[in-house]
Amino acid sequence: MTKLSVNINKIATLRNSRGGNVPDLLKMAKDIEDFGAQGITIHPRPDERHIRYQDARDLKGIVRTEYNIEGNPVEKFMELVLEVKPTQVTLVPDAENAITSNAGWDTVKHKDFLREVITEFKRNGIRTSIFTDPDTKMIEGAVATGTDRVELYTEAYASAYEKGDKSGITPYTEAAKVANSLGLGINAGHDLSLDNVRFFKENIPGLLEVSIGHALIAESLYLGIENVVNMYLNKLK
Ligand SMILES: CC(=O)[C@@H](O)[C@H](O)COP(=O)(O)O
Ligand SMILES: NCC(=O)COP(=O)(O)O
Repeated sequence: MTKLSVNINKIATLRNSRGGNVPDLLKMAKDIEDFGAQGITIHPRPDERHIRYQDARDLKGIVRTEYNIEGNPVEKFMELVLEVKPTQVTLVPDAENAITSNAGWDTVKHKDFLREVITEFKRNGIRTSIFTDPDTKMIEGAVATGTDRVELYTEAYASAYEKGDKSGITPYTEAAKVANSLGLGINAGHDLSLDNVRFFKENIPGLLEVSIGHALIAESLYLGIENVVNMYLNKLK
């Protein structure tokens, strides 16, 4: 079974657009878990345009499943994660003003830096994951950092799938085989959706977890979030 971690960034975006507390992010996180999601993901960005640092702290008392915080391990982010102590931290090499995540780590070039921060997170009992492209060299590089898992960056797969090109899955399947053989756990995310998630899951041996936000919230506008969470759970069985 692959776990579904719901990324709630977009709920915070909607809340922040009016300055009040509608929708209530904490209540929605709780409800999403009640609907069956096995995790909650947030990705606080330095400008706090959606998830605020205070949300990350408040969610600690709310999330009962797996709590995953994503971001670039700059000093402020590291301090937050070490204070909150989520289940998992996912390291993403975001530029400060990026609209969304748009690249995986070069785990070879940044090996020493990644090893240092990963050691610190693991010393504090936080599982680690590195956002990475489906490139076997990057997977091997990730092993050398001591990380528990990688998160395969799925944008390229999703965009090929949308154009009807299923061969976009091939590098992901290859990367997963290498990760499995090296004992590295596999997560995945970015632009996964109700349309493309089942084919992805079927072709990725040992897929432990997907984190999905943008499409899931958009689909919920039509179908309702309880229904959509359960539709994902069915596809991930
Ligand atoms: C790491 C990743 O893939 C991202 O998709 C991310 O967590 C989403 O961030 P935004 O909601 O800011 O686009
Ligand atoms: N790690 C990926 C994530 O949390 C959500 O990405 P997206 O579904 O918003 O593209």
